[in-house]
Amino acid sequence: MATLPDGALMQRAATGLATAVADLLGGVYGRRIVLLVGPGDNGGDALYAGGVLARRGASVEAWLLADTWHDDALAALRRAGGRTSAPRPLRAGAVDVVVDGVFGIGARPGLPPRVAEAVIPISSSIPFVAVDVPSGVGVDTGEGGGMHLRADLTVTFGTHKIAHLADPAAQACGVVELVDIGLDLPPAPVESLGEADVAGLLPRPRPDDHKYTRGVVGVRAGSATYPGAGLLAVAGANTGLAGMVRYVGSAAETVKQHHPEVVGPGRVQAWVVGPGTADDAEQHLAEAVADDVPLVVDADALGHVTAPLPQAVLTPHAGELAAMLGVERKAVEAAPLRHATDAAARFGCVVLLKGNHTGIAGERVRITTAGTPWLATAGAGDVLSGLIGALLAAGLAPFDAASVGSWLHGAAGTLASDGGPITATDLARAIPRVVQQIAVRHWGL
Ligand SMILES: NC(=O)C1=CN([C@@H]2O[C@H](COP(=O)(O)OP(=O)(O)OC[C@H]3O[C@@H](n4cnc5c(N)ncnc54)[C@H](O)[C@@H]3O)[C@@H](O)[C@H]2O)[C@@H](O)CC1
Ligand SMILES: Nc1ncnc2c1ncn2[C@@H]1O[C@H](COP(=O)(O)OP(=O)(O)O)[C@@H](O)[C@H]1O
Repeated sequence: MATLPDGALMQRAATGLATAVADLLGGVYGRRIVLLVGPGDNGGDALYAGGVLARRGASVEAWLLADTWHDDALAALRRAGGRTSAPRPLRAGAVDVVVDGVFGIGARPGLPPRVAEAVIPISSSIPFVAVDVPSGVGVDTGEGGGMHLRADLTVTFGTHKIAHLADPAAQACGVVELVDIGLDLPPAPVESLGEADVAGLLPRPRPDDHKYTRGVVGVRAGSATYPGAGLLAVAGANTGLAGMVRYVGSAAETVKQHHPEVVGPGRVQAWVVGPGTADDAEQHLAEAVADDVPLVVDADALGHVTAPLPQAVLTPHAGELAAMLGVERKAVEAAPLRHATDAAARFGCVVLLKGNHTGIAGERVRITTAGTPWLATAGAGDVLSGLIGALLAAGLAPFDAASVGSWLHGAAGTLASDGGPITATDLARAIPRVVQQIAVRHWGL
């Protein structure tokens, strides 16, 4: 890298950006492109890319939205036939694409008034392409902060940034395209598992295994009010990833009718405690903790966690985490990663905060991007807690069990949905199929 001539990385980034814009537009000649240009390298990338596109016959105008800009890049745009112009309202169809090169990875969250005034009168139906990140989002936190732009496509370089993975910023990025420009990168502060990572972590049955060596998971869930939550937590646990499932609770008869494989109380390697347990939650939690095995704590049991639980995975949604931390739900939703990390430190364990992109805070931070908004359906979280419990029983460490479980859950939701609505029961049924696909693709079975 040190041997690259000055500006070579920027040229590579600009070429990648121009290619992505051309792909989005389905062509370049005659297309009308507006560049929103800020003071730094992000604006430089946009200007150089604009030059590439202008040379291929696009009409490119740059709106200079700061008092300074990248001089060489602007000169390159002008040489290629591009021009500068003053911001103006843009109705639908007035231009083909707007490229957001206002702020990049070094910027603070929020937008100055001059940028906001230029962007507000642009029709929301004009596609936006962001350079590195939509301007204004919290690059290193994923937080929405104040005002920020939204993109249909975000083109980033070298590696994903936290804003591409963590909500709410991730939701402002649209589709994220990664362009390799030959950067020498430090280890990522946040990870996101892919299918191959999950294949490497998932426990595989060995020829000499029997049901007890594969791990027994116990489920304490359901009540007279919510027998269904007990059934669904069992459905997530009873997907073949552990050797056996035990159930303890007041829905035992219903559970046995639906899941004849499931047995009653006894020794377990991991507990799942909480879904639908209502008034029994505190006692169930105390009994599970007394067993001194790893455990998943969900739903009603979360309100009874008062001391650190080092072997636990806590699986709150934003409302439950807000209640645990004594803050407003909106505060958690605006900064999910920060609150999950705070809770992990406070309770001395892994905290998985459910949402569109689920964040897992423990020894490191992982974000699950697998899934579909069709998962926002009653009982989907109950299935997740059972699934993570099975992975704990099968021997995964809490951080891996939470992140692998979350990935499988998202992939099963996507598979079951196939673009349409699903129930939590459909979701649980799809989990073995996702594992089977992984086995075929990655284990050669
Ligand atoms: N079939 C069943 O028997 C089901 C039973 N369930 C049980 O129903 C009980 C109540 O669960 P709830 O999750 O509704 O909790 P609550 O009704 O206690 O909700 C707590 C707070 O969180 C907010 N909130 C609810 N869902 C949220 C979400 N997904 N994201 C962000 N904020 C959210 C609510 O506005 C509320 O302020 C639990 O015992 C749960 O396990 C649910 O799991 C759904 C299915
Ligand atoms: N908009 C969304 N996009 C993707 N996944 C979602 C979305 N909303 C919720 N989910 C997922 O669905 C599940 C819902 O769990 P939870 O809120 O506990 O519901 P319940 O208590 O009804 O089971 C979680 O795994 C969460 O990550």
